[in-house]
Amino acid sequence: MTDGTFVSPYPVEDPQSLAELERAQGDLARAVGRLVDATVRTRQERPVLDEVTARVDTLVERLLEQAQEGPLGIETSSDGRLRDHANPMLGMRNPIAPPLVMTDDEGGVTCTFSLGAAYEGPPGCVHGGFVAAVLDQVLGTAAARRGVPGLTAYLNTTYRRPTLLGTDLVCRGRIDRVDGWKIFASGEIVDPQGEVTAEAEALFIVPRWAREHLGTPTGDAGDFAPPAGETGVSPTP
Ligand SMILES: CCCCCCCCCCCC(=O)SCCNC(=O)CCNC(=O)[C@H](O)C(C)(C)COP(=O)(O)OP(=O)(O)OC[C@H]1O[C@@H](n2cnc3c(N)ncnc32)[C@H](O)[C@@H]1OP(=O)(O)O
Repeated sequence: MTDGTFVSPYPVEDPQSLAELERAQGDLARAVGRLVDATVRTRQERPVLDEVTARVDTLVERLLEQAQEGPLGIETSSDGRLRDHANPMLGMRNPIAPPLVMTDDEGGVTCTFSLGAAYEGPPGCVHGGFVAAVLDQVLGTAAARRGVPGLTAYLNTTYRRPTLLGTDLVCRGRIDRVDGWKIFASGEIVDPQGEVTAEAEALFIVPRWAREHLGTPTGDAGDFAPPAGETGVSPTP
């Protein structure tokens, strides 16, 4: 969804304990992210691969001793803001999240990022699906920063040149136009030479179920006046 753009309507009982848990969850995700990268790149032989596989299987069982049945949805973080920790682009708990870290700028957001071997499409290049996913997330975050958390209705991506793995890339997203619950956004990914590798135009729409639950946007910070009788945002449709 967003990287903490929205204030949660639910109070946090023990923010300090939750912050410590979040730190541990983030550490695990980073460690597993290194495991994913190492799994892709290792040239170890069969005995070592068999040994590591057995150890990973044991660790998986340990984690699943206490695990949620289904997906995480949207949760309240220790800082009292809503986050989707499983988001594959920026989720703190997701090992494959690059992660994308957004900075506000005039009219939108900017994100610097770099993708490694696990994201390879054409040799040495970022897979086109991940290029689109980065644009989707950055443009979607720009829309959310406007105070309106929309779902992608369309994302028209143009691939201008290869987006290289292992390079420092910048993705910018901005709002071009807002029409009621529809937010039109555009953005691009730029390589270290300043060349645009891919660009996109997107429409984000606040879905009907969210319009009812969110109530009325009260400002650009993503604060909402809930409708009468509502206590907050439903985590799932
Ligand atoms: C707490 C929040 C969490 C929010 C959580 C945010 C998570 C963001 C995650 C990153 C982004 C994603 O990956 S999002 C995941 C990928 N996207 C999705 O799964 C979306 C799937 N599609 C949908 O759910 C739906 O089609 C919506 C929400 C896009 C629209 O449905 P709706 O809510 O019923 O809206 P509806 O009344 O039909 O349409 C509203 C207006 O938009 C127009 N419209 C509808 N679709 C289109 C379209 N494709 N192209 C042009 N225009 C369109 C209609 O003509 C209408 O215009 P008018 O008559 O008013 O003029």
